[in-house]
Amino acid sequence: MEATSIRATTTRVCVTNSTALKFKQNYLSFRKSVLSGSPMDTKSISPNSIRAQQSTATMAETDYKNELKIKEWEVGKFQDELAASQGIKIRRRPPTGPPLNYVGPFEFRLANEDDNTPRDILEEILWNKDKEVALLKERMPLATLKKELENAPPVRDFLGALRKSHLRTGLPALIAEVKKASPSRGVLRKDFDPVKIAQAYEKGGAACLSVLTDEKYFQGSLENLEKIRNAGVQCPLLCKEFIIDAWQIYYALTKGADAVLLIAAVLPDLDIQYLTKICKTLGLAALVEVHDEKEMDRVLGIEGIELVGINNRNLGTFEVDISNTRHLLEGERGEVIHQKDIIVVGESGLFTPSDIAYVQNAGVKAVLVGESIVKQDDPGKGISGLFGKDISP
Ligand SMILES: O=P(O)(O)OC[C@@H](O)[C@@H](O)c1c[nH]c2ccccc12
Repeated sequence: MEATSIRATTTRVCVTNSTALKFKQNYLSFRKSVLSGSPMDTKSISPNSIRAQQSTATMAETDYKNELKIKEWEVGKFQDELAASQGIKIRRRPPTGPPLNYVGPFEFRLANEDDNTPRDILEEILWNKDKEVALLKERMPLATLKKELENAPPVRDFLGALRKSHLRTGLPALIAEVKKASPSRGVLRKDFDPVKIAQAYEKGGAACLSVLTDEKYFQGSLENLEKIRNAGVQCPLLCKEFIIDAWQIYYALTKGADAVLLIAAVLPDLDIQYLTKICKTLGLAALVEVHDEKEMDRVLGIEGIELVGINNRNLGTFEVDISNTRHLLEGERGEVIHQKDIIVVGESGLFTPSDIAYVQNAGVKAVLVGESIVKQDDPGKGISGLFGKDISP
């Protein structure tokens, strides 16, 4: 509440600042005259007054740019507030503090040094991702990317593959993860050959595959996903990425993804809504990941969600607890999920047949497993070990 009223004051200060307005008007008429090619009445003006007008115009332009900076900062602040109101602790980018010439309330003018350190690993990953995506977008704007879509391989039915496998085996369908390393576990497999691992998973009975594509923290890549797709692996592929921008979805599609991950701890409701809509129009499945009750309730309140992942690992602290899956499916939440016919995926920390039985009893129809199978000499045999029996087709 307090933050909102502070904002209201802030906006008022900016809007009623008459000097800024005057400069803006000056700037606009300056720009208009330049654009129309007939700058002011130059015949009757002495060189001195032309110089004076030019310097006023330059000042106006600078001031207008500053004003835009302030607005940009305000929008960022507002986005963080909106996310926080939905319980999202993650800030999308490091707080820059207001521009130097900001005239708003005192408390906003104090830049806090500590604020520029990420609060946990998830926040660090996101700040990094923000820069990474900005660079990629510069190199390949959306318009160019959309042209590339014409050559993208056809999207395959991720949800259908999960349903079919569950029907076939009577066990949760397996989304097997091609994962080289993670910030919590370090390198899981030194002799990492993504295509070989993917083929072994497929042979071992996986319904779908998840390919980690983050480079910096998971040593993955979209090229791995592309290679797996081009090698003729039939299992639909989930692009396991920290998605913060629609651009990444289009990009994943050009590389052969059939599904993408959307993390509720990172994305406000409107973003989830918007990004799932984009997925639908492109024919991609969206796996929306939650970790706690609040995130689950938010996601259940959004129309059109078909696939929800419950992560047993807290991405900020790395703590793993598989009873989280049971906990989030108890009572009313479980009923809503059933009514909406949502497929739930139990994610992370699953190692044994009894772990699989535990999450199946809790109500999941699919599981997402990385470490326990990727570490085995033969990851395909790792699948039989995980389920306690051979589930190959
Ligand atoms: O290796 P595990 O414990 O079996 O976990 C796999 C998968 O659930 C995990 O990699 C994961 C779940 N959600 C994520 C989000 C980003 C990166 C990784 C993940």
